[in-house]
Amino acid sequence: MKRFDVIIIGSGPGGMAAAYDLASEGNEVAVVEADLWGGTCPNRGCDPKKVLYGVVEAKDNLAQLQNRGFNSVPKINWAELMGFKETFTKPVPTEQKKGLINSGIQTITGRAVFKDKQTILVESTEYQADKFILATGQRPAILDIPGKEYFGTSTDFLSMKELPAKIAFVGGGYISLELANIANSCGSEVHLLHHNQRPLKGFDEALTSELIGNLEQRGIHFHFNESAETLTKQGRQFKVELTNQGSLIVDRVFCATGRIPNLENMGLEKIGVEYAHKGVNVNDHLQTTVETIYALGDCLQKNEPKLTPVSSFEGSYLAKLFTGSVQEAIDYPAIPTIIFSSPKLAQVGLTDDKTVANDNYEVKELDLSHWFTYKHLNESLVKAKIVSEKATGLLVGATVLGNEADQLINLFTVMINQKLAANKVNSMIMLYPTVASDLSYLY
Ligand SMILES: Cc1cc2nc3c(=O)[nH]c(=O)nc-3n(C[C@H](O)[C@H](O)[C@H](O)COP(=O)(O)OP(=O)(O)OC[C@H]3O[C@@H](n4cnc5c(N)ncnc54)[C@H](O)[C@@H]3O)c2cc1C
Ligand SMILES: NC(=O)c1ccc[n+]([C@@H]2O[C@H](COP(=O)([O-])OP(=O)(O)OC[C@H]3O[C@@H](n4cnc5c(N)ncnc54)[C@H](O)[C@@H]3O)[C@@H](O)[C@H]2O)c1
Repeated sequence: MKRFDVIIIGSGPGGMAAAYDLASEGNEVAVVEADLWGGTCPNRGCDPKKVLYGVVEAKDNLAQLQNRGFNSVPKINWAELMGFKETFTKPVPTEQKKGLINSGIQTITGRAVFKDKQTILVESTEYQADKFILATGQRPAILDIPGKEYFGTSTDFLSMKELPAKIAFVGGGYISLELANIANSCGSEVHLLHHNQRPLKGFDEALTSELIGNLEQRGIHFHFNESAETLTKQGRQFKVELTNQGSLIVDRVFCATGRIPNLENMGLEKIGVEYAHKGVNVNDHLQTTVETIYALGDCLQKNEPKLTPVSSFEGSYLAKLFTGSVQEAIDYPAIPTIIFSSPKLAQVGLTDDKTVANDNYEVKELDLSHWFTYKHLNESLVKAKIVSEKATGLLVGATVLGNEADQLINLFTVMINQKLAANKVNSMIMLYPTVASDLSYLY
């Protein structure tokens, strides 16, 4: 039986980062994958979503410039758009697997189950390693209600051949907001059910309300304090009985009420790896309750957001830890997050209510819609909330709502992580007129 230095279970962005970094340091590495090589992000997550969103963004930009150079808003052709998306997703599994093989990493296809602390079984073949990394990611959680078999998931949405005329999304998080916006922009009637009045809980409440207001104006129907009680099939459509009042008849219903870590039926209990509903328990070195088994990415129980760059960061950290170039606990920088909607909502750093209410911090609320950067594109909804520390003047957090929120928040992320004071930023010459040339006026 072949014994490896490290076996990584899961080939998503986290597992891949660890595998490449460990192999480049001369380790014997194997990666096990049960489904599509490359994991969630490039196959059924960030990348296909961003291809669809790219077309929505282009349409939004044209719509803003009506009678300012454009006289009509083009319609999105869903079938063509899905064809374009497939040019990205189709080659992913083959290319991702080939990349590993070309780097001398052994690829093992199948589902890994632990036999003992040193051995996994994949389709009845045994493999051993000195260390293991669990990088198994998450899958969509499906509400346990009568008719739950009729729910579609984000994976189904991202591979729909035809765009349904009428869609309901259950849940008010990242996935529902982003996919509802895409469907609405492509021409569907969209309903979104959220079980309380506070969707996107981790984002600034006032700017989230502004976003919801804008999406409502664009035609998305929000049903707050509502969820799905039962689903029944009615011919080719579905009836969604709402928990409080009434029902909806729609062509597709998608459940996006959160995601569950892939940890069950892997023999983890038997070997002493502890995990809970939200993920596997690890210490500040990403070590599980079994000394030689580590974990990373979306399958962790953690406070950091479950995102692609966070998984990759953890994969690279583990490679450094295993090769001895780092001994310290993992130290996360400020992590930016974004909703790719119309417009974008993004944030980084300290933006919570407690910080905002704390006298040590200054909070600036800005309406940027009249600034040249946005006005020349006739963008009407651009707002920012910027938090700085009074004593040092350093930026500590920011939320931005607007089409350029991604660019601005990335710049703020650099400033926060590098502790760049305003005078340092002002001492640089930036391209004008761009988002970056506004920096010195923002705080
Ligand atoms: C619709 C959608 C949109 C998203 N958009 C963004 C975005 O815009 N930006 C962003 O940063 N993040 C986004 N995310 C989140 C991002 O995709 C994840 O954070 C990221 O993929 C996590 O990487 P990972 O390596 O931890 O796990 P994953 O990418 O989920 O990979 C885990 C892999 O492990 C495999 N596996 C599981 N169990 C076993 C087993 N027992 N044996 C062998 N293999 C196994 C799985 O098949 C899977 O391939 C999105 C997610 C979704 C669903
Ligand atoms: N742009 C991005 O970075 C991006 C995009 C998509 C997904 N993701 C990742 O995927 C994860 C999962 O996304 P998600 O949207 O499924 O989960 P989520 O946790 O972000 O949101 C789920 C929402 O559903 C609500 N909900 C729970 N039960 C409900 C019920 N019975 N009825 C109605 N609403 C209910 C929750 O209150 C919550 O607001 C994200 O947390 C993120 O890690 C990231």
